[in-house]
Amino acid sequence: MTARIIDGKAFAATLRGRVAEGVAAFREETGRAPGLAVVLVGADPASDVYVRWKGKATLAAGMVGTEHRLLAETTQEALLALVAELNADAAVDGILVQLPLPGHIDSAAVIAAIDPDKDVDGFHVVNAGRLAVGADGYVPCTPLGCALLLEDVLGDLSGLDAVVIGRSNIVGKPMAQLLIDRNCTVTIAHSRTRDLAAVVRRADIVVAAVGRPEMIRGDWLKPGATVIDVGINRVEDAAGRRLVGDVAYDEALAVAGAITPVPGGVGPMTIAVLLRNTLVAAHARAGLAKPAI
Ligand SMILES: Nc1nc2c(c(=O)[nH]1)N[C@@H](CN(C=O)c1ccc(C(=O)N[C@@H](CCC(=O)O)C(=O)O)cc1)CN2
Ligand SMILES: [Mg+2]
Repeated sequence: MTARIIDGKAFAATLRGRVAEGVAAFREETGRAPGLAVVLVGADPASDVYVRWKGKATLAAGMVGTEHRLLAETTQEALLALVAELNADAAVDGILVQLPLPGHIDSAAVIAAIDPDKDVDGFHVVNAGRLAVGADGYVPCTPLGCALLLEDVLGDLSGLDAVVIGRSNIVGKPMAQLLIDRNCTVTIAHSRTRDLAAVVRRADIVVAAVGRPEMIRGDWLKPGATVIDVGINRVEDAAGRRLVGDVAYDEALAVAGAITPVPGGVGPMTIAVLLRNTLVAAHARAGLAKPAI
């Protein structure tokens, strides 16, 4: 068996196109474009790339994007002051503070300062709570992107066994919640899980978000399983410098039914969903019905 390769890049392009149509309709209705403010502290090279991609995607969708680039030495107080300014700015519908932040800044305090109704990353505890109780709110972009890919591949997920490997607030926990909401039977595995291979082998759906290069081996998978690889790990070995996921891709290809590649799988969905969340925020702030997107 050779797994179907899930083309996240193409799916994300389609989603960005739908958002652009939604933005055009929003502009027509309100006379203004949705606004997204992106804040980057420091010069981490990967974060710099992601922020540039977000800026480009925002403009391509017809939104207004503003970038706030602060020095790595910026104090928490100064960052909180900027967040307060953006909270109060009527032209800003969505606010995003790129993570990770430098070590001297308390990320939780910064996220807590963002107006939950502008929190298009879905990281604020209010939005985490809304997701936990099934209320309308903003869902973190990466897990929502994974859920959209899973529904595209499998249709109805009801009754399927899913394993999420990783329990972060940003991916693992919200991912599990989204799968529960879709009637999956969900196991959250983590670094203390005993016999992870046996746990993974039971799963129809495997979402790997551990941040360990190629940790999930092909022979751990149930034949035909759908594998969503959230990992983006930069490695250097005999094959040179390359990007690999948390799943041993070549091994998994021979066993899985479908799998996301790295790059070109989950990553592009993160930015497409961010645009979608921003459009939703703009509608809510303008008192309009939620767009069907
Ligand atoms: N405030 C946030 N910070 C971070 C988030 C986030 O959603 N909000 N997620 C990640 C970084 N990220 C977006 O911010 C992101 C990561 C990866 C990709 C992506 O498309 N990756 C490519 C490969 C890119 C490469 O070569 O490095 C892929 O997988 O195809 C997009 C966005 C952490 N911080
Ligand atoms: Mg910190």
